[in-house]
Amino acid sequence: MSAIVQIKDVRKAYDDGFEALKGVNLDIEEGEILALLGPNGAGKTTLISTICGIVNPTSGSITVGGHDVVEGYREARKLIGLVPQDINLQPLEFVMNNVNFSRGLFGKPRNDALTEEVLRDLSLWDKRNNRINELSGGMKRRVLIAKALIHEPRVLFLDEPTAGVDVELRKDMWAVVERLRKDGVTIILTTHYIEEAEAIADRIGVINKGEILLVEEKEALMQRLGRKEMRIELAEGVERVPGALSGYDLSLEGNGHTLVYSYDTRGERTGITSLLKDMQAAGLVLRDVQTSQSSLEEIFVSLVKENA
Ligand SMILES: Nc1ncnc2c1ncn2[C@@H]1O[C@H](COP(=O)(O)OP(=O)(O)OP(=O)(O)O)[C@@H](O)[C@H]1O
Repeated sequence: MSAIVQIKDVRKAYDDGFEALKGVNLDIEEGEILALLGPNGAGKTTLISTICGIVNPTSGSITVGGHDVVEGYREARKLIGLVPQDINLQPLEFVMNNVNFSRGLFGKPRNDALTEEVLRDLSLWDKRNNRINELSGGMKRRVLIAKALIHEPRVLFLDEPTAGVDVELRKDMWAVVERLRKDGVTIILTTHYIEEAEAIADRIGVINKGEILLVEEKEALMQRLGRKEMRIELAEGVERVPGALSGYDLSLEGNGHTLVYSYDTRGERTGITSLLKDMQAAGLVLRDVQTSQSSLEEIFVSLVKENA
């Protein structure tokens, strides 16, 4: 199967000389859902903008459905739906007109049945005759999604789709994504939320400082990201981890007063129950317990270090 999006050695230097993309290579397969994770300023929006033909790469090439995004802009752009991070809507336009207009931009005739389906899926049908400036922030975001879908794109880009949106919109959005997935639409989303990537992505790409650090099947990556730590404060300190507990991934901190247990949240069992039992049998008395999960930021730091 050939990739629907092919990115070859793409670099982007902005006018001020800042290099936001430093040689990105990436193939995106038709029908897959790829989540791009990266800290602020990593280059996610720049990468999406180059694929969508909004920003021209300084060098390298990108094709979508075999069309070069610069030379064959119109053909490539027809295949793409983009839900941008910023809300850029005409305040006085009516919702339905505005959505239909977006379809017209791609030379496609109006399709009332599709418009109704898209607006209903996004809970916007009741608002179809309202002006944009009469909508809440979340509803405006829904309109952006409707506008991106109305010309039936084969590749959909969602740039931080759920940053600051409520639970309802999040649920609606996942339902829409699920339906699009069934229709074979390729979806690329950027996000800061691991749970979001975990919920829907097939593959995860990590980008940092303009470079793709890795692209990996979600399952494999989540095994690594899913680690959690339990810190067990002991009533009385110990000099070393007792031999009876050597089967656990334990380390000792705080002058022997804190046992740190690392475990995999995705494993069938965390091992916590048996650890606590074995601790008791070994005569250890606990005073307090805390758990924490490595944040995405921490994961990036470790990935960046690994790649250094
Ligand atoms: N028009 C521009 N001119 C100069 N520099 C820019 C421009 N647009 C973006 N940049 C810089 O390029 C880098 C990447 O920005 P980009 O918006 O692609 O990051 P991002 O990964 O999407 O970040 P965020 O998660 O904060 O949205 C940043 O350092 C940013 O300041």
